[in-house]
Amino acid sequence: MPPRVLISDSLSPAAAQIFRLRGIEVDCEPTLGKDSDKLAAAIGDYDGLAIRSATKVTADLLQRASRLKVVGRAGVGVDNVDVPAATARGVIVMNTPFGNSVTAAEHAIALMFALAREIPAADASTQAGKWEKNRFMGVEITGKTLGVVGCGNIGSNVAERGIGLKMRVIAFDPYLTEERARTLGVEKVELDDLLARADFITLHTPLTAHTKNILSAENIAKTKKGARIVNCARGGLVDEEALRKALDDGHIAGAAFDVFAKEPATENPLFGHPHVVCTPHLGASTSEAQEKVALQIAEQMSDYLTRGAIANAVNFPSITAEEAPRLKPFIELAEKLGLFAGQVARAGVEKLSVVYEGAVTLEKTRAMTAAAISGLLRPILEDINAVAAPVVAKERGVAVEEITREAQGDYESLITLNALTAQGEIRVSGTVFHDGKPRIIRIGDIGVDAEFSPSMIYLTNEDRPGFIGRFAGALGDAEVNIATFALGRDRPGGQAVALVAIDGDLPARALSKIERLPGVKQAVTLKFS
Ligand SMILES: NC(=O)c1ccc[n+]([C@@H]2O[C@H](COP(=O)([O-])OP(=O)(O)OC[C@H]3O[C@@H](n4cnc5c(N)ncnc54)[C@H](O)[C@@H]3O)[C@@H](O)[C@H]2O)c1
Ligand SMILES: O=C(O)CC[C@@H](O)C(=O)O
Repeated sequence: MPPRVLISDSLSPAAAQIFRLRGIEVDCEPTLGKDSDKLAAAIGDYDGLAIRSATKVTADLLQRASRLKVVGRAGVGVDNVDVPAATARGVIVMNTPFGNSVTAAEHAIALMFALAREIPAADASTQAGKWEKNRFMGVEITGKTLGVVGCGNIGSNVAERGIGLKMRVIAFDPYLTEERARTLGVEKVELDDLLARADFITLHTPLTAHTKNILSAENIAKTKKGARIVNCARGGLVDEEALRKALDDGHIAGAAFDVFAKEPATENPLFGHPHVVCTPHLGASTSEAQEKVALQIAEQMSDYLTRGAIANAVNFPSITAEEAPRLKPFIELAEKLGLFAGQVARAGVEKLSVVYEGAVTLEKTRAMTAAAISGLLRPILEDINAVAAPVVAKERGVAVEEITREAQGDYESLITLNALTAQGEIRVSGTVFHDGKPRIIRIGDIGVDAEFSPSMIYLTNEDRPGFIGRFAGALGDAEVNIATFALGRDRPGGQAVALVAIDGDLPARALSKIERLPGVKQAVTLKFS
């Protein structure tokens, strides 16, 4: 059955076209995102959900989304998606971080000009038949200081345009390196310095716990008298009540807002002030940007749904379409080693170390570690997948560490899992041969060579003559057919392990009979499907 995608917001038709070209069934319901009940009733039929900002992907919605694998946001901000809830359910959330950056930067610049020359008010007055030439006295922006708060994709586009307009550009962004600042031609400053010096302040950060009300009453009071403020990033970055007061007092000369603390903004403290310019969240609204983000999100979602490639996910490492086939067998290996450890463990795992050796260290080890954790937890949490696994492990107090080192043995690539439990350590290693099939090659210190089969028995026993005959007899009595048999031991007469692939399931009675065979220390049935 081909994957199915729902487009629940108004996206360029380019998106649906791409989905269809990529063999994906697509339903376009551009207003469904605004009706949470109808959306909740429909979402169970879809593998992918493509949205803009009207659809709210809440934990409740996700609970109804039993098939959902990916939410694609045609835009930057994913604040309308409950990302932790999506992650906990194993749903990838991806966005298009660059598709609308130029368009949003142009809107910020347009708002700055609108403020500097009072264009909206002058337009309204002129079209009302008044010729109020003396009412509107603007300011030049040339030679003025532009303070950019948040110098990422959009902020740096704004900075470059500000420099092009002969402004002096200063930027506050704790993550902006001095080198990047130099390349851009901006001066990196602290926030207080920016507030004190900027004639125009333009905000370009996401809304986070650190940036909420970054322009608080206190910080607005630190701005230069006569400063003008542009917010084309997110509502909530500015204390709107405090800004209104500063506008009324004349401390702030003007404000241009595209985004508001509450959207849709039908009323707002800033509305009605003569020096306020507002647009209804139009920062990304150009035909070019909408075409780009729709194309990009449809490509990214299709790549994930059809090839397992992950780009621009906010809750999982990226895996390119080229990497995906190379990584796939190692992800499968890591997951199966995790499944082995999870099924063999007799007590809860407290710590998992995943050790990568050789060529595999050059691949996306985080994705493999996530798969290993998901395998480890699957015996107790059936539905878990690699997206949710790292978070679930953290919640359950399982410490996870990842170690990479050069190849130390005969294998080009080796993955070893050490799972520490209150009852000891389970150590298992595996590799992928050129046939692309993952296999176990060591358990503890004992070498074996076994492919994974859907149904297996893992035995640890004393290496004694006659044991294998008795074991095979027990299986024969239960009418269980052996498919393959892999043996290993530390020394003659020492500790031995066996990994036995069988056809079908091992009845419980046969397992207890095997457990009672002389010399058996542990017998565990394993599932690897
Ligand atoms: N109005 C619109 O329609 C529209 C369109 C596109 C994007 N946006 C919004 O614009 C904002 C910026 O988008 P972007 O693509 O440039 O994102 P980005 O991730 O490329 O850049 C954000 C920058 O903010 C910086 N930052 C983070 N925390 C900070 C802090 N506490 N103080 C200062 N800087 C901080 C980051 O280091 C980063 O450089 C986002 O909120 C996005 O949702 C709005
Ligand atoms: O989709 C939109 O119109 C707004 C998008 C914008 O807020 C974003 O974060 O990309």
